[in-house]
Amino acid sequence: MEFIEYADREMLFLSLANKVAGELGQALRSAGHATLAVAGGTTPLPLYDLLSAVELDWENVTVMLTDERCVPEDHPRSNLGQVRRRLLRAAAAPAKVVPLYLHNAGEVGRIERIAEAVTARLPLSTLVLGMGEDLHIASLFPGSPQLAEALSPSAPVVVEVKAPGQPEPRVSLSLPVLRDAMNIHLVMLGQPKREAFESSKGLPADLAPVRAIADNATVHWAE
Ligand SMILES: O=C1O[C@H](COP(=O)(O)O)[C@@H](O)[C@H](O)[C@H]1O
Repeated sequence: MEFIEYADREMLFLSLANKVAGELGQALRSAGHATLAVAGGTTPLPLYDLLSAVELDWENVTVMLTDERCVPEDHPRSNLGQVRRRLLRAAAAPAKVVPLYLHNAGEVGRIERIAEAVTARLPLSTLVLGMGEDLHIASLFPGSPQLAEALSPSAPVVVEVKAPGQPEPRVSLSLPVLRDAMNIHLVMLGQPKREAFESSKGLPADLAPVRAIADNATVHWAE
C-alpha cells in the first residue's frame, strides 16, 4: 500500500486525474481499449470534472460505477446520474457506459445481463474507490447479509446487496473484480475517514471491507 497525503484537496484531485489519465492512456496504447470504474457518492465529483476535460481516445474507454443504488438515473441518489452530469460530457462524452442497474428492465434475468456486460469489459484498467466512515467500499458494507458472498473468491462479478441503514437496495462489483483491477486508487477526504481507516488496521474484511483492498491500493488523502 502507498499512502499519499496531499497539502489540500485541489492538489489531490489534480494529481489523481493526471494519474488516471496516464493509466487509461497506457491501456489504450497497449490494448486498444480501457475500462474505468469510479466510486459513487460525493468524494470523486471533482475528479469527474477534471477527467471530463482530458483529451483521450474516450470512444474506446468504458466507464462503470463501482456500485449503484437501485433508483432511476434521474433520481438524485443515482451514482450513474452523477457520472453522466459530471464526467460523461465535454471531451469524455464519447465514452461507453455499462450501468450496474437497469431500472426499466424486468427483474427476471436483469442481474445476469448486467454481469454479462461487466464481464465483457474486464479487467478494470483503473479503479477509483471511495470509502464510507463505516469502512465500506463500493457497496460492500459491514453488516450486509450479502457481504460474505461479495467477498468470496468465487463471487459473481456483480452482487445485489442490502446495506444496513441505506434507503434502497444496491448493486456492487464484487471483491474479485475490484482486486483484479490493474490500478487501484482509494480516495479519502477529511480527518474522520482517515481515523476510521487507521483504526481498521488488523480488522477482518467482514468488519472492515476496506481492508480487503487496502494492501493493493494507492491511498490518496487530504484534509
Ligand atoms: O454510497 C456510497 O458511499 C461511498 C462513500 O461516499 P461519499 O459520499 O462519502 O464519498 C462511495 O464510495 C460509494 O461508491 C457510494 O455508493
